[in-house]
Formats: sequence, structure tokens, C-alpha cells
Amino acid sequence: MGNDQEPTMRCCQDIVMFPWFAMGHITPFLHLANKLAEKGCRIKMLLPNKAIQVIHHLNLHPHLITFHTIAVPQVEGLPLGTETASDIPISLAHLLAIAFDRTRDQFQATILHSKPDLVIYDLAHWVPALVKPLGIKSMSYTVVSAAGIAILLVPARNITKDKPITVAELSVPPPGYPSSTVVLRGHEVQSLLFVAQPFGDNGVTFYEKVTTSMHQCDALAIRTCSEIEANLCDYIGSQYGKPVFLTGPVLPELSTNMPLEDRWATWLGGFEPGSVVFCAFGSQLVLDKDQFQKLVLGFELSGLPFLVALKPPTGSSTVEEALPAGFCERVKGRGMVWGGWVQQLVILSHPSVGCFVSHCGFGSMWEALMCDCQIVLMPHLGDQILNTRLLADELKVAVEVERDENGWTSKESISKSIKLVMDKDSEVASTIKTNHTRYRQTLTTQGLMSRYIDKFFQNIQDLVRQK
Ligand SMILES: O=c1ccn([C@@H]2O[C@H](COP(=O)(O)OP(=O)(O)O[C@H]3O[C@H](CO)[C@@H](O)[C@H](O)[C@H]3O)[C@@H](O)[C@H]2O)c(=O)[nH]1
Repeated sequence: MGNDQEPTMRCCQDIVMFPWFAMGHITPFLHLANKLAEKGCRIKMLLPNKAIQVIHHLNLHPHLITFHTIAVPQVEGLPLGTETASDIPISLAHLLAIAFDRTRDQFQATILHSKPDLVIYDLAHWVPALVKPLGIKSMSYTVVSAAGIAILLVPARNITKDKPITVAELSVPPPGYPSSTVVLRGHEVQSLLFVAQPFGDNGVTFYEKVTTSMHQCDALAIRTCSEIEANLCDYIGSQYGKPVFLTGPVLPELSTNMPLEDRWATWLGGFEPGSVVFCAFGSQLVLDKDQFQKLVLGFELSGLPFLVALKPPTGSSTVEEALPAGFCERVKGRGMVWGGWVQQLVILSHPSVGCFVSHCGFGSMWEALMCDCQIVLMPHLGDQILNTRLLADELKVAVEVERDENGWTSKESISKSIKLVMDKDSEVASTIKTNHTRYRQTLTTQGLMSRYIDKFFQNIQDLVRQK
């Protein structure tokens, strides 16, 4: 740091975190806060009240991590009482983004009062302009894969309001993009068109929001590690011309005082080691009834024991009423479809579970990589598709279920992929198992994750000392 240091050796002790109002963002911010609190940092998280109620039990250091309630303003068209993305269908997220931007005054008042050393945020693109004049550093923290940013949300894309982006343009990765495998194919590109749509106050687009956030902050941070995304992180750093700090995946440790619910411990305990297929699709996805039925019929067709935990499909209030006729009798004793939340991380470590069928949300991607089950992937959204390509095509640790040009799949393809990875004599099964074991061993190497946090902590100390 040399001459750049202030004489008093300022340190990064007080941090404000301000994530986008979605649990998939808020939760990883809190996991990072827990790690920084272990180092003695005091963190204030600015969140809607409903989010605080959902996550407060994950706060491992309540004397250092405090929650400050942000009131979510009413916006026309947004259902009354909406506070996070979990309260609304994805089609209304742009209205929540307007409400999010209109919390700017509350953010500013808190900053003026608490005068932190650093603000860590993601989609609030106006943060750097507010805090820089106060001498406060800002850092954009990406909690989706580096691939999701690198392929779409970089200056090389040059998406402007006057020139709408076309599917043909989006089909080609931006100049210099470093991977030929972590890409979208054919119709999948359609799911990216939303980036040029308004997503916030004054018609700001999603692309503008993210690129402004990443341009104007003092440093970029990404929730990933160089063992799997080094080339993509380097590309992001070169696109934005600023340092990229990696936190590692920052997964909560599996606590021994968090036993598996009796119901599942008993049920899973009735099967051979490594024989059960477990399926869950994250906190947001709601399938339509036809997709839901094809999925469960695919499990039936596989002939293997299975536990599926999914939200009821569109138009059904329970999973039971949406199951195909005669399904329960046919799979009795070997198959279970559950319409509620289960302890995914604990289930994945149960000895009877041998295969994880996942939508490959970023959280589930890491949990899949860290567990020793075989992995089958059925992505739905853009970032989940890129995560899937990373695991299936680049790292070759998983199999992706075949889909048709409409993006959906048949019960036969689902069953085929499950049987392929569960067949001990199959060459594909054995190759992905070997590769997966290698990555798991690397990622679970004693001290690897804590070294990421140590380095990140040092990075933020250096950052706040820079003039
Ligand atoms: O019954 C369940 C279902 C999920 N989980 C947990 O919930 C988290 C789900 O996170 P993730 O896999 O990232 O899925 P989503 O909730 O779908 O995540 C949203 O946010 C992610 C970024 O954080 C994006 O990658 C996804 O596309 C987006 O859908 C994971 O930790 C799971 O272990 C459970 O514990 N029990």
C-alpha cells in the first residue's frame, strides 16, 4: 500500500450490506456477514422486515450483525405487502425493482447516521454515487456465477436503450469471452432478452443497473472460486478494469446439531446406501402441471426409490392433487413427492441418497459439487443453464437432461439420465463420478475455503486504506 495509506491505518470494521430484495441474494450476503463477523467486523444489513423474519436464525453473531428494517414503498401494480421476490411471480420483479430503487432515501439516511467504512451491495446501482462523496468505499458483490455476468453483463455487450438487443446478437458471446462450453444454445437465449427491459426507477434497464453498479464501485467481489471459474473472473476484471475479489462459495457449515427431521431419517433409512434419487428445484420455481407430471413420471419410470420436494404446480394448492392418476399406488413404498421445504443440505449428506436431480440454482450448484451424489441437471432460467453447462460440459461432473426446442423434457429423458448416472457399469457414470470426486476433494481441502475468506478480508482492509 505504501504511500497510498492514510497515516492512521484505517481499517475496514464497519460494513453496511444492501442486497437486492430476494432471498437468493440476501441469504449469501448473510453467510458472508457471518464470516466477516468472525474476523471482528460489525455489519449492518438493510433489509425488508419479512426477509429479517426469515433469515434472523442464520445470524451466528447477533452482537456484531444487526438488521435494519427498510420499508418497501408501494408501487402501482405491485401486490400490497410485497417485500421480497418470493412474494410475487417473476413477471412482477421489475415493479419490485422500482420499489427497491425508491428506498434510496432510507439508505442514505442510514449511511449518514452509521458512516461505515465499506458498503457491499449488488443491484442498487446508485450506491457508489451516494457514498463516494462521504469517503466511503463501495463494493459490488455478485452472488450468481461469474459465467452469468461474463456472458451478458459486461461493457463489451454495449446494450443501449436506443438499439434494442436481438436474439441473434445475444446468441454470440461477447468479444473475448473465454469459454466455448459455458454458453447458451438456440432457444435458450430468449431467456436473456429481459436484460434490455426496464428494471427499476426511471426506466433503468437490468443491463444498465448491473453494469453501472459494477463500473462505479471501488472493487468487484464474486461468490465463486478460481478452482472452477478463474478464466471467467479474469474476463470480468479485464472488462471492468478493476480488481475482482473472490469470497469462495461461503456455504454454511453442516451443523451436527441440525439433525434430519425424523420423518425423512426414517424413510431414507429404509433404503440401500446410495440408492435414492433426491430432487429439489430451489426456493422460487413453480412448474406448470404438465411439466410437474412429466417429472414425477420420469422418476417412476426410472424404477429407483425417489424423494421429490417441489412446490405445488401452477393452479394446484397441493402436490397431491396434481399427481398423475394411479401414481401413488404404483410408487407406494419407493417414491415420495413432498410439497414443502426439506433440509436439502442434510438430505444430500444422507448415506441412502445416491443422486441429486437439481435445477442448478447457484446455491444448489455448490451443494451438489460438495456432496458425493451423482448429479443430474434440469435448469430453467438463464443463470441455471450456464451453471449447468459449467458442471456438465466444462467440469464434466454431471449429466444434463435432454430438452426439446421448447425447453421442456419428456419422462423418458428424465428417466434415461437418472438411470445413466446410477448404472454402476456405465462409462459415463464412472467418468462423472471420478471427475466429481476430484473437484469435491479439491473444494473440501482443509483450509481452502477459510483461505478465501482470509484473503477477502485482507482485500477489503487494503481497499478502505486506499485514497
Ligand atoms: O426444499 C428445499 C429447497 C431448497 N433448499 C435450499 O434453498 C437454496 C436454494 O438456492 P438456489 O439453489 O440458489 O436456488 P433458488 O432459490 O432457485 O435461487 C435463485 O437465486 C440463485 C442465486 O442465488 C439463482 O442462481 C437461481 O437461478 C434463482 O432461482 C439451497 O441452499 C437449497 O439447499 C432447501 O433447503 N430445501
